[in-house]
Amino acid sequence: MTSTLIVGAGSAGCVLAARLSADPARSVRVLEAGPAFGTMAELPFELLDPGRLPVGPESALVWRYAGNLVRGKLIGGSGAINGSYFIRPPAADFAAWSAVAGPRWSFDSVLPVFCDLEDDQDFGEAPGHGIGGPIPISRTRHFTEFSADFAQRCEVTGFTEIPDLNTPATDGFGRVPLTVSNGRRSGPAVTHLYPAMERPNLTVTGDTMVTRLLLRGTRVIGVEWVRGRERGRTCADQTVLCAGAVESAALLIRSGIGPEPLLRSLGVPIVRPAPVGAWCTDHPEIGVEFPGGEPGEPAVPLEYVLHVDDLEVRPYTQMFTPGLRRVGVALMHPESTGELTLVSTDPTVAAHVDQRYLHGGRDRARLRAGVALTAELIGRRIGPVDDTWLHANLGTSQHLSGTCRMGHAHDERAVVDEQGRVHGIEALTVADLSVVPVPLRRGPQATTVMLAASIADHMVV
Ligand SMILES: Cc1cc2nc3c(=O)[nH]c(=O)nc-3n(C[C@H](O)[C@H](O)[C@H](O)COP(=O)(O)OP(=O)(O)OC[C@H]3O[C@@H](n4cnc5c(N)ncnc54)[C@H](O)[C@@H]3O)c2cc1C
Repeated sequence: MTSTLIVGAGSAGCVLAARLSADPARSVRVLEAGPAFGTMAELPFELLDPGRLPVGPESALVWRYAGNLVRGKLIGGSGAINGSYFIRPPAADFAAWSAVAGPRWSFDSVLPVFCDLEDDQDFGEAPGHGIGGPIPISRTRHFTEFSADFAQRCEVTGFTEIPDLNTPATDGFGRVPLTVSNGRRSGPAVTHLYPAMERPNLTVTGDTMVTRLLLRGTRVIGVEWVRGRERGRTCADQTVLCAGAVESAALLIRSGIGPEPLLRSLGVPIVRPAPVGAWCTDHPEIGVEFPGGEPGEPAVPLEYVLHVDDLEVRPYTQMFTPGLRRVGVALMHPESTGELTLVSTDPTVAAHVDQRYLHGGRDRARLRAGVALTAELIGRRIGPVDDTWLHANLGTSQHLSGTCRMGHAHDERAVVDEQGRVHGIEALTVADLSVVPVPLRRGPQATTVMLAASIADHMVV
């Protein structure tokens, strides 16, 4: 029996574990650093309520990094705590992806995978959509006053309403596609992992943090982990990292797979030089806040969005600062790239992500244009929007990706090949958002799930 060890039961890990364990000839073991809540009934209520983002300072369910970057630390990972916004990127992003990683990542190749995953309750019967898949997709019908007002202002300003934001991308505003069903957040643990949990060939263990890969030469034979005061090792024929864009990269570096100067400075023996963490990307977001009353009881944090070229304008239904409403302006195709490094080999010391959001002059100009557009939409003066103002109002969309980029062996930026296998290392795959080699023009949740499903299907063959 082939044994596969998956590190991390997040968005990608849940999908991968469910797909691989469908083959009874494969034993699948998942190690998750956060709580695994053995059954769906044990999930805390706040995790199923899509109107809440359980990521505040009091939350024990997240990894925290500098710059307010957080990731989910529980079964379902970031997909269990996120905004439920589930949208595909435009075909142009897959053209760029397939240009560096081959035709299996072209839009025509990935569209059937997206469709098979979907159960789109509004457009499922339409061409290029899916119905009957495991992931329910719907759009809000009863809006907060704030969202309705935003939509009206978009229309008055001259933008077109797009009924289905998953059709080929054009500028305009529309209702956000959501992984919400019967008022319940339906993340990847709910749609994929829990339904597979009864299988005898699948084991999911929570509260277990993998600290390092075990290698024999350049072959990965398993991992080392800590669970409370216990330490242990688990061996497997194949290991798949689904620890997310920060922790998958950190694990590789701690195991001797990373940039040579960094490994030397950390005193880590070099197994394989690789550009891990060197070219990451995110969607920088400016938060424009202004006085406003409570929006009421929102069903989800975001009901409408406006897309204009490479900008996404987000009228949040939630208050982040008491007494202030917020519209986010995110740059969805930045030219700036960031860098992830470690300052210590101690796995409890957080990795450092230098986002370098405003390094590119074009990125600064686009964000300024986005703020000017938002000012027009909300009918307020903002600024002056100089670099100091941009920095003061800048944050992350929580969409970090590309720390272990996919590409051909001769590509100086590539860490993994077109199937997620780490170049120069045997029996090791990375199958989460860290491998996406290009900035995506939309939120990454749908792409992460599609990516994990594609890689799993290839491993099964
Ligand atoms: C607050 C928030 C809101 C977001 N909202 C949206 C949205 O509305 N729409 C959208 O498209 N995207 C959204 N995103 C982004 C999206 O959720 C993530 O990009 C996506 O979930 C990434 O999936 P992943 O599998 O790569 O990583 P994750 O889902 O983060 O999974 C990684 C898993 O690995 C575990 N892990 C990490 N290290 C170890 C280790 N050493 N040992 C064992 N386990 C480990 C983690 O605990 C976690 O469970 C949001 C993200 C956040 C944080």
